[in-house]
Amino acid sequence: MRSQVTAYIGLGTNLGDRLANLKEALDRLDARQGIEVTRISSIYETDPIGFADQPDFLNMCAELVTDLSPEELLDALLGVEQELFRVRTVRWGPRTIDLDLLLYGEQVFKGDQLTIPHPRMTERAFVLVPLADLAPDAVVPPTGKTVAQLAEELEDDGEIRRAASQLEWGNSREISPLNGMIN
Ligand SMILES: Nc1ncnc2c1ncn2[C@@H]1O[C@H](COP(=O)(O)OP(=O)(O)OP(=O)(O)O)[C@@H](O)[C@H]1O
Ligand SMILES: Nc1nc2c(c(=O)[nH]1)N=C(CO)CN2
Repeated sequence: MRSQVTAYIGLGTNLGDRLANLKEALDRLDARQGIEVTRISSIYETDPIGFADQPDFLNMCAELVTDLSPEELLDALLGVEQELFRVRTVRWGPRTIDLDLLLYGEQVFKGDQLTIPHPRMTERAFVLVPLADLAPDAVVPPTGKTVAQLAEELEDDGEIRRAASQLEWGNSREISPLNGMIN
């Protein structure tokens, strides 16, 4: 019997129907053997970081419970990216969906294809702000600091604002536009 681990992922999208991309990615992850999406953050509109000349992103984070290994979980993330027709053109360029493995329990992992915690998560408001919705007290190795502390300390140069529409997760799983739809 494999042990279950709580993991956190970051989701980002700035191409196509962004809200639908997020919902589709969550549905497909949740449908995969060995993965249950247990909680999701609010959705945030964010300025593109690192490659300014592209559309704004929608970013969010999700909590998973999984019995997959870190590498198996990464393969599942990359598989869902492919299913949503992610095309890798310019690094850090526009994409239908980007799924990053942020935390896998409290494990530190360094492999050829995978580094956990995600190596750039501590410098990104578009990761730390939604992650703080879910796990403000999670400690991010090797900083020894919590997600909330890291978010607080961040000098991120990107604008981040809570989006108008949110996804409901659980038995409803519907998009609930609070005021007008974004896509
Ligand atoms: N924690 C991780 N989560 C996701 N991918 C990772 C992780 N660590 C290493 N990778 C590797 O990064 C590769 C490139 O990822 P990708 O092209 O999506 O980069 P990006 O998301 O655009 O940039 P960034 O990695 O800065 O977020 C993936 O194919 C994967 O092998
Ligand atoms: N706002 C925002 N900027 C980014 C994002 C992202 O998800 N959101 N992802 C990147 C590469 O992973 C690079 N820049």
